[in-house]
Parts: sequence; C-alpha cells; structure tokens
Amino acid sequence: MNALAATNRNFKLAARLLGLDSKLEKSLLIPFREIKVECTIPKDDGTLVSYVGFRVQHDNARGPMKGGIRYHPEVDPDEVNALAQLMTWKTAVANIPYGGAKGGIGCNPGELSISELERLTRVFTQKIHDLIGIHTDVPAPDMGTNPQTMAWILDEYSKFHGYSPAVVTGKPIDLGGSLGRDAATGRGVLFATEALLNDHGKSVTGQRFVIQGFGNVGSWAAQLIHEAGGKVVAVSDISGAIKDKNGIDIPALLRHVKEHRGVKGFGGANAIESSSILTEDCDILIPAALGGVINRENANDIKAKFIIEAANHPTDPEADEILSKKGVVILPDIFANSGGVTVSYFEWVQNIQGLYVG
Ligand SMILES: NC(=O)C1=CN([C@@H]2O[C@H](COP(=O)(O)OP(=O)(O)OC[C@H]3O[C@@H](n4cnc5c(N)ncnc54)[C@H](OP(=O)(O)O)[C@@H]3O)[C@@H](O)[C@H]2O)C=CC1
Ligand SMILES: O=C(O)CCC(=O)C(=O)O
Repeated sequence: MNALAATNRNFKLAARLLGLDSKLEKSLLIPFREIKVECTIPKDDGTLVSYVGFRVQHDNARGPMKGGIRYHPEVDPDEVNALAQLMTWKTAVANIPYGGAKGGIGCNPGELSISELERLTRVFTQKIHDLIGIHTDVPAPDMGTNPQTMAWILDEYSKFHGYSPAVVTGKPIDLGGSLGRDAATGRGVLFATEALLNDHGKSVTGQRFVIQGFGNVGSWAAQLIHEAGGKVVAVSDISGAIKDKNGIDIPALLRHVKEHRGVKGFGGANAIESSSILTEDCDILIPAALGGVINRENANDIKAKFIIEAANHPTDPEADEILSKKGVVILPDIFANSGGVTVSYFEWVQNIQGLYVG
C-alpha cells in the first residue's frame, strides 16, 4: 500500500473511533497547499542537472506548519503528502502549537558533493522562500538533511526576508540552534520506550533491541539505549547489517561509523543480510529509516514483542493487522518520534523571542 493510502486509512480509522464529524474528516484529509518545484543546478563538472522538490503544507489550524525536509531518491508527492499529514497529527499529539508540513527533494545526497548539495538547497529555497516563514511554515532536518542544510536554507531565506533564524529549526548552535535538538528524536524514542515498558512491568535494562537505520535517529537511540542498560543486538544502515547476540559495543560502533561512513566492516560484530534485520530475534524492534518496511511480506516473521516506530510510517496497515493478531505491541510514530519536533518548538520559541544562551 502506498504511503498516502496507508496514512489516510489510519486517519479514517481514528476518525471513526473519535466519532469525528464527516465534513471535518474530509477537510482534514485534504492538504492546505502542495508545492512542486524544479531545481536545476550545475554539477561540479559543469553539466546541468535537474531535481524535483516538494513542500506539502497539510494543516495550520493549530499554528505554523512544521516538518522536516528529506533528501532521498524515493521522495515523491504521495510520500511527502503522507509525511506532512503525519506532522499535523504529531504536533497535536505532542500538544505543541503547530500544524503539519513536510518537504523533500528526489535525489541521492550520498552521490552529491558538499558544494552540489549547497547549490541544490539554495535553489530549492529560492523557489519556496515566499511560501515558508517563521509564522507560516518552519522546516527542519529529516532523512538525508542535517544542521548544515538548515544553515543554507536560513542564509538563502534571509537574503530575501532579512535575518530570520526562526525560519528553520535543527540549525547549528552558532546560528541559534538548540542544544539537544540533534539527540532529541532518539532521546524521545528512549523515553517513549521506557514509558511503554513500565506499563508492561518491564525496564530497558537487559532488553534486546534491533535497530534498522543508524543515522541521526537510529544512532542516538542506540547510544542512549546502550547507556540505559539495553542490549543492542543488531543494527543496519544502507552499507549493511551487523549482529552480536551479546550486545554490540555501541560507542565503538559510533567511532567506526564516523571513520567508515557505515556499519559495514565493524570488527566487533558479525555481518548479516540487511534483508533479515527486521526479523532478527529480539525483544524490541526499532525501525529508524524508511516508511513501509514492515509489511505483509515480513510481518509474520517478526519476533519482537514490541515495535517502537522511530521512523515515520514504518508499519503498513496490513502488517498492523497481522502483528496485532500476534499480540505485538506497536508504539506509533506520531508519539514515539515526537521528541524531535518538541525540541524544534523550543528552538523556535527562543528564536522568535531573540533569546540566545551562548
Ligand atoms: N531527524 C529527526 O529529527 C526525525 C526523523 N524522523 C524519522 O526517522 C527516520 C530516520 O531519519 P534520520 O535518522 O533523521 O535520517 P538520517 O538520514 O540521519 O538516517 C537515515 C538512516 O537510515 C539508513 N537507511 C536508509 N535506507 C535504508 C535501508 N533501506 N535499510 C537500512 N537503513 C537504511 C541510512 O543509511 P546511510 O546513512 O548508510 O544512508 C541512515 O543510517 C525517518 O523516517 C525520519 O522521517 C522522525 C522524527 C524526527
Ligand atoms: O523538527 C521538526 O520540525 C520536524 C521533525 C520531523 O520532520 C518529524 O518529526 O518527522
């Protein structure tokens, strides 16, 4: 099922459970605005290349629209629409005064040089600058983007509108970013996991975790879970997957990833097939990469008793049904990964007040 169909289906189920008025249900499914722009840049060798960028602004009933910008080859209008809608529900669940939006560019950031990424980000910002703003729509990092990307957006936006640090969150600290934003989504994943386990009379200590994705969210979650006494027994990223049933030495893995730009080749664990990561034996599975990875093809083989959705919409509705019949408890994305946007809110509040604690 595609991302938007899955997100709409979940929303309709929730609307029915809430007894939501049918007109309200219909209007909440329709995004406020969908933006599509061509971003043409010269590559470092002088050839011209064109990418398609999107920003979907889903809803602003509760405040400025808020959500990340993703650079990934699979970015398409359906995916961005689904992610924008999820941001509306997420900011409401976290009870912060925002609506929802999401953006992205269909590109492979790993194949672009730093200067190509900068040119692409600046052209994208030139095309959307009059549709984002500190009280209208506030972007942040997502997959394939980071504080540097936010710094380029801030700089380009400020050329048109004057210095406006509150136009993006997840910025470098020196530009008004918030201490802790980098770790916030992973830290929120730990807090959410602790609360869920507590409800089941358990704690993180000694639980066996498998984590798919070792970028911002996955690596911070791994580090904090390791520090809290959890045992991370397998992790994967695009380079490969590794496993150690006695628990991976996460600080050593972080050093390896910094040097080699991936988990592949880490000497302290065994290499396994990336395709088997979600079905590895564990107590708690944390998908922290792409959407739709848990689906009817693999749901029956999942061994975890708990799934913490650190990624956005990692579980397809068909898999939801299979897993619920198996008694697997799933902590939904709009709660489990809301720590990032919560700290983004504090960053934005500091910026609009001109408050800087250096
Ligand atoms: N950043 C944030 O604050 C928030 C992020 N999220 C969600 O969390 C998820 C991860 O985002 P984030 O950590 O920021 O992104 P990053 O780009 O920092 O990291 C993504 C990670 O996923 C890996 N990856 C990509 N494709 C695959 C694959 N097919 N199999 C295994 N691993 C893969 C990447 O590998 P490699 O590095 O080798 O390419 C990387 O390790 C996304 O769903 C995002 O929407 C949700 C809330 C907030
Ligand atoms: O920090 C933010 O504003 C948005 C984070 C995000 O994109 C997400 O929660 O999926």
